[in-house]
Amino acid sequence: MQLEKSILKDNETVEISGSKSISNRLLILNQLYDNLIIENLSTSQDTQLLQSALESNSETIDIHHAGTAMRFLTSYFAIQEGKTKVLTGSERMKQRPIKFLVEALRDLGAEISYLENEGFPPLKITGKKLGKNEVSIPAHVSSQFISSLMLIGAKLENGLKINLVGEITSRPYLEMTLKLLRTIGITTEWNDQTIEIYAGDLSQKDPQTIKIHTESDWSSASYYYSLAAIGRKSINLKSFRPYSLQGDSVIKEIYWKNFGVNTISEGAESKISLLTESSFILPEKIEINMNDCPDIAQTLCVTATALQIPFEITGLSTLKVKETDRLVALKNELFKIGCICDITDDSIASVKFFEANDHIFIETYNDHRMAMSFAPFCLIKPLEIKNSSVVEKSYPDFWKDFRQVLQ
Ligand SMILES: O=C(O)C1=C[C@@H](OP(=O)(O)O)[C@@H](O)[C@H](O)C1
Ligand SMILES: C=C(OP(=O)(O)O)C(=O)O
Repeated sequence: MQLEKSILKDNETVEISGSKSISNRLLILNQLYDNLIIENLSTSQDTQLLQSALESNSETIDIHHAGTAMRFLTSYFAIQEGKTKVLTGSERMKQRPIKFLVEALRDLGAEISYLENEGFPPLKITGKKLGKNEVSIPAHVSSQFISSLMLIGAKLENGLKINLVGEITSRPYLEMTLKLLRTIGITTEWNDQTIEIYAGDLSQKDPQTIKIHTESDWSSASYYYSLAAIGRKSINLKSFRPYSLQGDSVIKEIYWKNFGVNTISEGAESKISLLTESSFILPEKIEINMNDCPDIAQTLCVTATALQIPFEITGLSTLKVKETDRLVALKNELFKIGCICDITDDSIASVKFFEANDHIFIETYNDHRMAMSFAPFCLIKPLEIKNSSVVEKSYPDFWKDFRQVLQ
């Protein structure tokens, strides 16, 4: 995708589809309880893959590179009594960890085996009734493991008590799961390092259907915050609410504090306006821990580089095991747009900015967020984005919407 050097239009409106994370949770819950009408479902490929997987009768399910789908289906299939499934994915998925989830499910009585490498997909899962109701799981590798257990918890005979061991990563995603469970009528408790999901077969107890309007995707919205911050103009986004279940809605605070992008909510249409303060004085340095919102770290790195604000982002240990090693990918590609960075196992910091050359060619490493986070740099210089269709994973309409806000 060739992006000319562009100017941001002022006050253009974009509508992004429903949150991928919320949609994927709701699809699993609806499959378990059959009591939901889901509105504004995400159009992401990950959500479509999960939906097809849930509808499929095939023994082998290929989930490609959809991490939440892989992790959520592992628990879901583990409790489908009498059914055997092979759950596989892309080459990258076969390198993304799943061991702690498999071990937790096995502790509960599940029958799961590895078909290639120990600790990684593909998995062979033979659905069974899980007899136990308490399990411990390390919480620092992926919150998706824990959400996966939480989603099936109320279906176990005696519910599920999950003891979280060690540091908890991506915490807001656990809060999202908890809140959605409560919305559909499941009783939950979270005290310190213990999450309890109480048993309850809602489909028998309360057959009433619940209509849920999925709020739009805040991780996708982050690219418009970046555009507004770099282009110093306003953008409107539809279908967002001031109080969100998504941890990535913290982008509002991050971009207000560091870039003067003010988010104004207009209740009636669930519209938000990103108004950029022209008199805002940019900070001398950005220091932030993004353990709660790892998916918007790439967005922030590119905005800060475009505005040449030194940055130091910590709390990023999970970036190594996402669609690519995002820390390495960021270091390589930020260099091309004029930023030398230092990375560690869980952080990235700018060391020096310099004038990038005029032929910028961004590699995307099969990572949708590499493509989308670097795109706003076209407000500074023209750039070419390799394999631009990777955006489909979370935001298939990205290029159409992105071009709409550019002159
Ligand atoms: O539960 C979810 O919907 C997600 C949790 C996060 O993953 P980790 O918990 O692995 O960091 C996030 O990065 C991912 O995009 C979506
Ligand atoms: C990490 C992501 O997704 P997943 O883990 O679900 O593949 C993401 O969307 O940035």
